[in-house]
Amino acid sequence: MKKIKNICCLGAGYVGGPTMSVIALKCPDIKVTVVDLNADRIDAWNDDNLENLPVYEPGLAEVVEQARGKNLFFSTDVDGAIAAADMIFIAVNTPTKTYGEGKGMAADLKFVELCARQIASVATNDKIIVEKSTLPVRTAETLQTILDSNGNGVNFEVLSNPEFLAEGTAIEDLFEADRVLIGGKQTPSGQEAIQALVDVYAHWLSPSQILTTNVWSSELSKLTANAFLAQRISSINALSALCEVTEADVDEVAHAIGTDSRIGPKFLKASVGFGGSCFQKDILNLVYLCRYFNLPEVANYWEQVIIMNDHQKYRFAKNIISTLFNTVNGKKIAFLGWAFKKDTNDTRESAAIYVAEYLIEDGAEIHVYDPKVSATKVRADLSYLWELKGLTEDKITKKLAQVFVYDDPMAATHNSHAIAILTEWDEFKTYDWKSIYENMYKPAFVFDGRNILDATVMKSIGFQFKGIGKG
Ligand SMILES: NC(=O)c1ccc[n+]([C@@H]2O[C@H](COP(=O)([O-])OP(=O)(O)OC[C@H]3O[C@@H](n4cnc5c(N)ncnc54)[C@H](O)[C@@H]3O)[C@@H](O)[C@H]2O)c1
Ligand SMILES: O=c1ccn([C@@H]2O[C@H](COP(=O)(O)OP(=O)(O)O[C@H]3O[C@H](CO)[C@@H](O)[C@H](O)[C@H]3O)[C@@H](O)[C@H]2O)c(=O)[nH]1
Repeated sequence: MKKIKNICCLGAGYVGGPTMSVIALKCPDIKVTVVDLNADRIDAWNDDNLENLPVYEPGLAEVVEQARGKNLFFSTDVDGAIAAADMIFIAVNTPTKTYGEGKGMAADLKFVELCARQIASVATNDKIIVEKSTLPVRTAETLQTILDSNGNGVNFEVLSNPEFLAEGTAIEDLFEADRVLIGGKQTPSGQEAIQALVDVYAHWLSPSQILTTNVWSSELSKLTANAFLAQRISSINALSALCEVTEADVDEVAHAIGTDSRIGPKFLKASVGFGGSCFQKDILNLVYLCRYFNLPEVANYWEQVIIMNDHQKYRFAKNIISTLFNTVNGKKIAFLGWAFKKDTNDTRESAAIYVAEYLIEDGAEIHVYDPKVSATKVRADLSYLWELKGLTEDKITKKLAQVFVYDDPMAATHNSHAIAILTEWDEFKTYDWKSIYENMYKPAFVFDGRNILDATVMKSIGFQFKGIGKG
């Protein structure tokens, strides 16, 4: 049985970085090299000051500190790392296509394909290739075809090993995974490759936490897991709208249904809408696949999860405008939070971006504070959205003049007409809301897009307070 001694990971992002750091920590007998084309990112992973790591995750800096330089390395030498490895993880980005066939729906596999081509051209000995990126079902077939065209007699075994970590809890999720999933070919060499990867995870997980399946089930399970999780959020968010007009309380409803053990309590938190780099992208990809395989009813069913999520973001923004006497033109709206959830610096597809865009369109000034997101990032997020919509550089610059970013929440909220809570950062609950109230225009509005503040307390201070799904 092959024993893995040298692992390489292509992609040092939110998945490659934390996942490989944990593998290195838990498997001191394996050398792990994480490579990336982005030299700045690699420099940041190698920074002596652990506060400068490119990914913020609770517990990550401690893991990197223990393993880096011992058996964990970050490098831009992609060819060297590929050549030396017996097992190669592909953890590169697979965003929604922004061009051509499948634009706006299909996963863009160009980065994955480039990895396969590079591995094929560099490899001189047999290797196990592990799909860590989230991929459409049957991608392993494409990878195998590209790899096998290498023509120099190297044998490649392709495994699917999707990642289920959530940002903000990545280290916890990796240390104590509900399960890891490994899909491989049902051939002797396929089974041997599966076992080699099982042995890596067995350094710290029990056999009952390691599931093995065929490749296609593994690839499809990843998209399915995200579709089910996102569907729960869209379901409770859909009902939050009904709660608001019937005086039911969405948190009470969620608790009442979540105590049914068949439903369960998790992922029933009504919000301004889900964000993050995965849910929307993966469901769009699923919808695209269903249409591709001529299953329109199935495609339409899952697409509704996205439609409802877009509606929730829009509904939140529209509610701010209508409550502020039908216009936010020239008004200062403070945003507490820009990240797509707490405990991460990631802003991809954050609801904040879309709510801001809608309010800016109505003439609002947006004053943002997020404990982990920089001004550059906030501006880049909005610019990227407007570029995709085809706005000219001039127009973008004009709109960006309506955006202000602070590193102090008091400054962001000072003299504002309304505060919108976009991310559920714990620190927001500890603020001196009385003095924030005193420094705002009256009536002072708070729109709690995460239902983290106590409505009774906020109203007793004097705020006009609106939560999600509250009558
Ligand atoms: N972010 C998450 O929480 C999460 C969780 C589970 C699965 N996933 C999936 O994992 C994959 C990676 O996601 P991410 O969030 O880490 O993306 P990311 O954008 O943070 O990182 C991807 C990295 O790959 C690098 N890269 C691209 N092409 C490369 C190449 N040819 N060689 C070397 N490096 C290359 C990029 O420069 C980038 O740094 C995606 O498919 C995503 O759907 C993400
Ligand atoms: O009850 C809930 C739970 C989550 N959210 C929002 O949903 C989004 C996604 O949250 P979460 O799933 O916790 O974070 P991600 O990092 O996007 O993780 C998801 O996407 C990853 C990438 O595929 C998967 O690996 C994870 O298993 C899956 O949870 C965030 O905006 C959350 O605020 C809610 O609004 N209500």
